[in-house]
Amino acid sequence: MSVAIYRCPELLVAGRWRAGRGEGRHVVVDPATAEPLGELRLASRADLQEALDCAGPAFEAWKAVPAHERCARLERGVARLRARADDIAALLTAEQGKPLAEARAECLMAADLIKWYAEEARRVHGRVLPARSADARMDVLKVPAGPVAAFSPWNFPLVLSARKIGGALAAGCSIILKAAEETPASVAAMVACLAEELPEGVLQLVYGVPAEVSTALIESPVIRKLSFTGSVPVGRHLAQMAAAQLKRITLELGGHAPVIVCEDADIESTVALMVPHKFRNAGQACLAPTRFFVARSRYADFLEAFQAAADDLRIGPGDAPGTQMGPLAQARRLHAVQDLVARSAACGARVLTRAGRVPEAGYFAAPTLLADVPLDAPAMVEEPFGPVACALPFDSLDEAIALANRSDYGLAGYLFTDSARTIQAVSQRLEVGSLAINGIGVSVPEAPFGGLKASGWGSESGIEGMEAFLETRFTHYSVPKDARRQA
Ligand SMILES: NC(=O)C1=CN([C@@H]2O[C@H](COP(=O)(O)OP(=O)(O)OC[C@H]3O[C@@H](n4cnc5c(N)ncnc54)[C@H](O)[C@@H]3O)[C@@H](O)[C@H]2O)C=CC1
Ligand SMILES: O=Cc1ccc(S(=O)(=O)O)cc1
Repeated sequence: MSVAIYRCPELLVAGRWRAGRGEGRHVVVDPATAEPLGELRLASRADLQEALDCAGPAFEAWKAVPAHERCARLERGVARLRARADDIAALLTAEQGKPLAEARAECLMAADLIKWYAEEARRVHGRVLPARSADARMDVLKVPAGPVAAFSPWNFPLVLSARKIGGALAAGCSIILKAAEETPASVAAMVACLAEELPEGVLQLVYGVPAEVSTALIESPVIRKLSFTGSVPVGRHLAQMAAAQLKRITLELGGHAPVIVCEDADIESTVALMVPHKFRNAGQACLAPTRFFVARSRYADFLEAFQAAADDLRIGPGDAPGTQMGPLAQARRLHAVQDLVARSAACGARVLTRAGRVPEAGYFAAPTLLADVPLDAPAMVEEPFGPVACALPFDSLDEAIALANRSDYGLAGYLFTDSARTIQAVSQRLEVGSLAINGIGVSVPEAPFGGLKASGWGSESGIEGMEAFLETRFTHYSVPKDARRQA
């Protein structure tokens, strides 16, 4: 994208778009060229305090808006988001690097997520329990949790922000979102679509020094609920801060998804599904299929087909026609991926990749398959968060399941087989929050998405995702004697 049409956004605080007043600036870079796109002015402590001062009254006002009206307002915002999908996709590609078609699909997925939450707002309900006496009433109510602080990352800035914004607003909460400084303009454009329909301060957007922002928001008594998507170390740190404040936190911390390819799987169609899914967003996805465990009799065929399909991918700038895989989002990701491959090769992994095929400028890495990867090699243990897949053969289903579960992560998993017995065994024993069988559908708006083990706490999307922004309240109502007499 031309630098001329990219503009770093301002913060949205107390209903006004204005530049951050902090001293810090973040230089936003085009990952396809490594050239700067603009300078983002970061929030000061006073900016954050202003957002916090507004979030409490905004919450009181928003929770009083009937659910049908909340739904209607969100749906109007979603319509605007859909109408602006092309413009927002261009911003996303410029600052994040993913191909335009993926950026547009992400924008529409974000719209779908918010639309689903908006509809769900009308279905939040409590229950009436049988009272223990005739003159009493016992109600269980679902009430919005309060002002939310949410932190979203740079890999899927729209989708991963939409999960938090949609759930919070539909539940009746106000929200202060700190989105990633690396990808600020696409999220600001989405927020602008929604904020037009909302009372002042219900949805606020800040950018800042991440640790300063999270400390200020988490420690403020105004904030009642937290939600974070990002790395395990940062998630652990925020969880500790949340615990000190006794605040609820939802954490989505990534994965290292296993793929079990059984003897009866069709290798051609498995590879046709897995290669685009693996290399979507240059592999920078928490649900990316990464550790391929393949029945030994099919292993050689699998390696050959996977490598051929990966080598065929057209790599280039996200806005170039026909690009199928863009650059990594930052220089630090490129270095991390190169380092992971080198360390894994040093441990004995075979590196299968077509060298010398990526553009020289920018943060491009070639799609890489690591074969025969030793179990203690770094790529088997660490989330690559890049275009790197590992493969290893297995001899029995028990072995495949044990290999798959040999990870601290437990987010998404994939299985390819036609056997009902295998499907049942893997469904019961694979330690993942989301399992796709003969497909890739681990994340849809109406289903919960969340991880086991180090992959996080709680779920986003689905009714479980909505629940995360609600509190449960019990009311035991004894009808006063006077009122009983009047009745
Ligand atoms: N689950 C997911 O979708 C994501 C997972 N990751 C994981 O993190 C790894 C490293 O990515 P980096 O961006 O270099 O990691 P990082 O750990 O520095 O940052 C991850 C995210 O957390 C935010 N962050 C950092 N410190 C924070 C703080 N004190 N308070 C609030 N937010 C804070 C950052 O702005 C970023 O969006 C990736 O390789 C991947 O494994 C990263 C982004 C998204
Ligand atoms: O990185 C996490 C992630 C990425 C993409 C999606 S979705 O497929 O667009 O829903 C979900 C989670």
